[in-house]
Amino acid sequence: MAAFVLAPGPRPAHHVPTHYAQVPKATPSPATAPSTCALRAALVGSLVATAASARAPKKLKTRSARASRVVRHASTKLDDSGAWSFVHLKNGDSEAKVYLHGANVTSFKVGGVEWIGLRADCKLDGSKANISGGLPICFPQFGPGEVIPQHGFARNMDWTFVEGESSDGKCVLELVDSEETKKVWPFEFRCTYTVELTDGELATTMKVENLSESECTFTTGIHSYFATSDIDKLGIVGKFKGCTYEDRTKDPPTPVDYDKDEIKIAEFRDEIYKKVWPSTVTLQDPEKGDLDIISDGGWRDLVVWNPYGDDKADLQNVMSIQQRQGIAPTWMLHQLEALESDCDGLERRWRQVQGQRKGEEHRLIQRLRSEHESQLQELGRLRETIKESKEEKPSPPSLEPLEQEAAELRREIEELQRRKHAEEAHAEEQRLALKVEIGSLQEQLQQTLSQKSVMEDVVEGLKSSHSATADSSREVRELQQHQEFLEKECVRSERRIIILDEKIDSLSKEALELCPSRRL
Ligand SMILES: O=P(O)(O)OC[C@H]1O[C@@H](O)[C@H](O)[C@@H](O)[C@@H]1O
Repeated sequence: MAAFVLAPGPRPAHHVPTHYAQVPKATPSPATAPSTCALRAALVGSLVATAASARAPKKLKTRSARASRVVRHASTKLDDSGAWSFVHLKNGDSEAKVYLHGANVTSFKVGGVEWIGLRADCKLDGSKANISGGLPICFPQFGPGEVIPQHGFARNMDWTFVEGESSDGKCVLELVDSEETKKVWPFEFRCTYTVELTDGELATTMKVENLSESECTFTTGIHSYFATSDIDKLGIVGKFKGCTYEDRTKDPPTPVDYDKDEIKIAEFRDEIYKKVWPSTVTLQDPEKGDLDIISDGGWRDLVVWNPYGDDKADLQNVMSIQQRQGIAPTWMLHQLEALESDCDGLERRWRQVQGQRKGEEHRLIQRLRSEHESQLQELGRLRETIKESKEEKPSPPSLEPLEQEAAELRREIEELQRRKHAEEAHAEEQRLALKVEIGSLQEQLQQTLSQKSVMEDVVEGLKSSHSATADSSREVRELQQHQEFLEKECVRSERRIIILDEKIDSLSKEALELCPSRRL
């Protein structure tokens, strides 16, 4: 693939026009000027548009016809009343508008007939990054990319109106590198876009100068939108037969040889006709007439893009024929070469790894097979063992530990029973002893009570004889003392009986707890 390369260094604008194939580094940079009428497109070259009114002859704008034309009432005026300024060009009954934003030609009218189309989603109030329609300049990249925006940054930027207002119906716009452009494209450059209106013709010339120290590469295109009266009836005629054609709506867009010299649009189209330019392509509009698009330098491929029936783009009567220099930039090529070389390396490595993998797979399979074999053998052995063990009688479990434990328990129970009996016997003994003691005390009490009664009788007798004799008083006192002594004895005995009763009760309870079945 050839690269579109510009050698470094600024070049004077008056250099000879060159078509934009590969430019050797040492050769002077080209500067182009429209050499004929009609649209002339070239990278570092020119694009000249020729319009024909409905009444004009079908094939028009020959070199001689243009040469004989007289320029009348030409003017170049800046209109900066809106959000985006534009230059209004006038020449005879032709007029054009060139917006500084994107250096975009948004209108080319001949005798009031408009040839340039704007999309329905086009905004001219600064609310969109670029103008959807007109003749947008795609630079420094035509297609989508990861760093540079889709169709490049040139259409999103304000260009400088360098030559100012005049009376020649021509304007020159310029775009140079800035911090912003260098963020996505590292080169210093100057783009000069010249738009010249003659009566019935629009010529645009785009020139790119590389101001960098190093070689720069780029791709570019003019994403031209044309207004038609009826897209279904439009004929696009040119030398297409035999060119390589790619339908980009197909995946993959397989290249084929195109077999006609006419293109009709009746459905969504996104297609490339390779190496059509430089040549002339004519739009044949049954109502408006013919428009010759003449590209005599630099541009290479023709792209037809029309989202037929797409309401959003509303391109029913606006179609895009683009001139592009669709060549991969050299840095991309270098990357591709590097990638291809990486690919070769990777393929070699892949084959090597595949070989290793197969060897390892083979070894692994062998190992797994042998492991499988030994596992099967082991399984067989285990099955045999299980079978054999199922056939054997199970040996009775040993009862010895249980028996020992039971004997121990029995001994403990016997000891407890022995102690219990001893306790019961002791309690019984005590109970009997106490019973005896109580009986004895009761007897003593009875005796004491009867003695007391006797003594009371005596006291009574003595009392009655008290007055009889004084001696008897002493006797009475002694008897009284004895009586008091007996009373005290009585009280002590009673207390003792109470204590013994309580003790008996307590022993009876203890005995009952030790032997509940037995009652005292
Ligand atoms: O809306 P944009 O960025 O101006 O692009 C219009 C169209 O331009 C075409 O060239 C592309 O193939 C389309 O994908 C794209 O939608």
